[in-house]
Amino acid sequence: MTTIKLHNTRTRGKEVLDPLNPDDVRLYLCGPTVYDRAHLGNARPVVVFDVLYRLLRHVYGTDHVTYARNFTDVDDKINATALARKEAGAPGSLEELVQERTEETISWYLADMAELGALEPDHMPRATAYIPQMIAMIEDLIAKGHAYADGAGHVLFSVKSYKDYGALSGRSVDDMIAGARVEVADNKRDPMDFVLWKPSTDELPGWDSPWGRGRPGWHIECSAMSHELFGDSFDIHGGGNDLMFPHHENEIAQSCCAHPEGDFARIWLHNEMLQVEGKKMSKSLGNFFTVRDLLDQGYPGEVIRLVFLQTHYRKPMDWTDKKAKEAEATLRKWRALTAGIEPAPIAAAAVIEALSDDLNTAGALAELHKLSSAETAADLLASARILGLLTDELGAWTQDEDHDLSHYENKLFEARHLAMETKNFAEVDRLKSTLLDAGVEVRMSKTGVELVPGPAFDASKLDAI
Ligand SMILES: Nc1ncnc2c1ncn2[C@@H]1O[C@H](COP(=O)(O)OP(=O)(O)OP(=O)(O)O)[C@@H](O)[C@H]1O
Ligand SMILES: [Zn+2]
Repeated sequence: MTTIKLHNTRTRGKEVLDPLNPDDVRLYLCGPTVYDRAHLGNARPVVVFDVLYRLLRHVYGTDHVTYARNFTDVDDKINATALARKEAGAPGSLEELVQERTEETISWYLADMAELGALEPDHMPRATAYIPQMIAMIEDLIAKGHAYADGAGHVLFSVKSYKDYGALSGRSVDDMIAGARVEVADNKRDPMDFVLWKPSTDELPGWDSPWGRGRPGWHIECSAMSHELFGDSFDIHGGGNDLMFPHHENEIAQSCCAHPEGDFARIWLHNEMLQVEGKKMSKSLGNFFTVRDLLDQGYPGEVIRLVFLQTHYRKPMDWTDKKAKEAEATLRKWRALTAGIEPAPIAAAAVIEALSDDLNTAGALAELHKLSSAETAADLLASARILGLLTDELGAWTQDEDHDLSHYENKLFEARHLAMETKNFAEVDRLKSTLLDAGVEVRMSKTGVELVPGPAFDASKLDAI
């Protein structure tokens, strides 16, 4: 069997994946807080972990991998969108407006990620469906001396009660306090203590609990949901490296204190950030564009996916138009080569080998380039599909290749006809240069004009004509 090696943040080295149960390899990824459209940065972990999911299914069998990715559907940011709608005169209660917002955001998210070729996880737990499990876990943490209620509706986790706190990121508690905005509050015994449960107003979503009507903190959601689905120990936990602290440190503290007999997650995999001019793309910095923006601008989802895969997941990356153009040309070439061809029965060993080495997607793509000839097209197709490329679902964008350019052919033909008489070729030159700029090859002969769209063809640039 193929050996998969992954970089484990917890041990800071590459490790052989040795599943607890090879008949059921379990992978959990922290999903989005559903208050707005996903930006391109949010899509990076989705594509990275989709490749891992596909690789695991290839190695262990389609029915022997379970992938869970949650939706955080209770949060201040979601409440804020509902409050804003209410103030703008929207009908319905605040709770209804919250639900409306989460439902629409989830449907956008699923549609956008499907366009990037991401398979749907086996489980997509919503936090609001696991409140009893969260309450039970919090009660257990209190009983075991790891958490305390403040008497005013809050429950806090006592960080000092867990000696390994900080082990994931390898930092001391003092360093972490210095590096993060840690809220000092009267109800905390220690500034590092974090919220497990907090009160809610009557209008906003809330649930009855031993501490009054309230709602869970963000971190307990993932601990409770992953435990419900996967038990005390599972194989891989993923997320962006912006979640390492505090979110993942807190998840570990909660889960390991509530279930000390288990390991919680064995391998922690973190993707680096998608950046804009050296800074993390993020909603709070406002330096973002959504996946839907790019799709609407005409970038096919498959092109976006290939751009992601060109950079190793542990390296920061930028989105550039140049990368997109190159990815598009590559995919057009590969799609033309593999059109009407059946994939080979198995993917190329070199591609699987690259992916098994800590998801070396760039290495896998280099192998695909080696396979891009007519003789090896069937291997190219089978291998590209392990990366979620050249699938039937993502192929529609190349089928609109039969662009009807006859209108422009006629226009150029007439302009040339006129220019022959007037000896003024300015209009002909203008048309030709616009066409060339749009990636169209111009073939002119005595009998007519033929326009052929090239790999960098960009129909939007023809609007200038
Ligand atoms: N710029 C980025 N590059 C890569 N991954 C990112 C980036 N920004 C967020 N993520 C990841 O996206 C996933 C969803 O995160 P979450 O819903 O917390 O983000 P958000 O609050 O919408 O975004 P932001 O971080 O912009 O406020 C997480 O796994 C997170 O690590
Ligand atoms: Zn999480």
